[in-house]
Amino acid sequence: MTAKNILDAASLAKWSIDIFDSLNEGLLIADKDGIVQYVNDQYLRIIGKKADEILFRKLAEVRPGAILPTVIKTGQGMNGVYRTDGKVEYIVDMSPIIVAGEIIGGVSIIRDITEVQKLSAELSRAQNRLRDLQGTVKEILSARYTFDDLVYNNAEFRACVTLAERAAVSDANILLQGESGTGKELIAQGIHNASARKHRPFVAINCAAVPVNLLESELFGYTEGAFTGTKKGGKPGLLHLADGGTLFLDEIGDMGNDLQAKLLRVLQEKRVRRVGELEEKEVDIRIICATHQDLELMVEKKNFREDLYYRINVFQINLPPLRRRQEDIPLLAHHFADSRSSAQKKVFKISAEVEKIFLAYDWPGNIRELRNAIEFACNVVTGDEILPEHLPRRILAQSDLDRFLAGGTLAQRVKEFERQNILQLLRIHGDNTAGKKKVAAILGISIASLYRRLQGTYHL
Ligand SMILES: Nc1ncnc2c1ncn2[C@@H]1O[C@H](COP(=O)(O)OP(=O)(O)OP(=O)(O)O)[C@@H](O)[C@H]1O
Repeated sequence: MTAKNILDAASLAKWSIDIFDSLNEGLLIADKDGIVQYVNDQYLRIIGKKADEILFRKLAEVRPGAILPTVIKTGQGMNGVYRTDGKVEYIVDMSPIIVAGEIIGGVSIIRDITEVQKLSAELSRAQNRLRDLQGTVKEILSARYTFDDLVYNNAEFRACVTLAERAAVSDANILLQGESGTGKELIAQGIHNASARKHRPFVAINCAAVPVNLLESELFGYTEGAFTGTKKGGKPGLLHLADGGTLFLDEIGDMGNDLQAKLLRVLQEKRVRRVGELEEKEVDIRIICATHQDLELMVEKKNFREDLYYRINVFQINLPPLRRRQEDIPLLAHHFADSRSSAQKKVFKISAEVEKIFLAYDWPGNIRELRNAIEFACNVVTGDEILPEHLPRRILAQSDLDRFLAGGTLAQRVKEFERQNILQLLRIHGDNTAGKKKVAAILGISIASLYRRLQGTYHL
């Protein structure tokens, strides 16, 4: 027996009203003339009216713009109609009430979405904030490299690593000097990872890459409205984000004078204040600075603050350029070729000729240039051996120039020129018997003469 059967009509009506009253949605029932016969408390709460302002009145009069009278007239229900009433926003579903094929009224169910809207606005604000933070966090690198990743044999570089290891266990600020691409950031990461701060953030910023007017807000952050164009909720500075960890300030020589003074204050007071904020926050940061410039000279010329120079220069490590690390050139070249081999799942070998060119080259871009040269060659080479012609033009041009300058007498130069021409043709036609025959024919010489010219054993 169902519940329907045990209730009499009066009980059932009462029970229905109790159910309507306890709904979370607002409910309004109108008769076929559009007169409101029932409205629950939720409905009244959502639209902000009292029962006697609505009940037993013509809906079209008390709620101008109401659609329910049309639904009752046409018998066509409507769902998801968006309506606003003052500050309240709600969604309405309307249906005609049809009994025995006849429309006897209509029902309207409303759901307050103001709260939903508020939450969704809140959500989109939070999402924007997250995006901002992600932008900032991009600069936070969990330092990947350790001292074990350094490839070297050179004594001068070894002394630098030893000093870096000592500096790592102290908590002093460090200044790394060296030409671009000599491994300053790698050493900075190594120091961080060998220090007690290794589980805290390693935050890196290149002072030369950020426009001068933005560098302050990147480092110190700002509060919302601190200046025009601030982001909602403001922005934390890298000095806050590096709290407990290491801040790597690359190209410190490019930092403007005003900012140098502010950084000095942070180092002295160990407190940071966001732009536009009154309150200061305590921070605990180790600073590692790097520069390719001669900071001491800059201090002499008054282009860098002397007091800041002494603060950041507790440990000074001067990384040698690659051309002063001759024995490391082949070592690093093979190391980078091996890395490409594992990345491309293909073996790359460096020819003896290329090694010679590398040793003769002066590497103005240092290790970064060497790594790029190997990557370039690995992309160009079709076989597995990297030959001179696979190298970037810049390196080849210098090696050609060196050869030209050291080329000897006219006879020696002519012989070398002939040899290079023959080698080039053999690369094209094949360095085998058939290729040699073809090249000899093209040059109009005998095959024996071709061999002699290749070996340089002939007289001009
Ligand atoms: N000793 C080393 N062993 C292996 N790779 C190295 C070594 N030193 C540097 N590298 C590689 O050389 C490249 C340049 O190094 P890094 O970015 O540390 O130089 P940098 O001196 O900080 O350059 P810049 O001054 O231009 O920022 C990186 O790819 C790094 O991995």
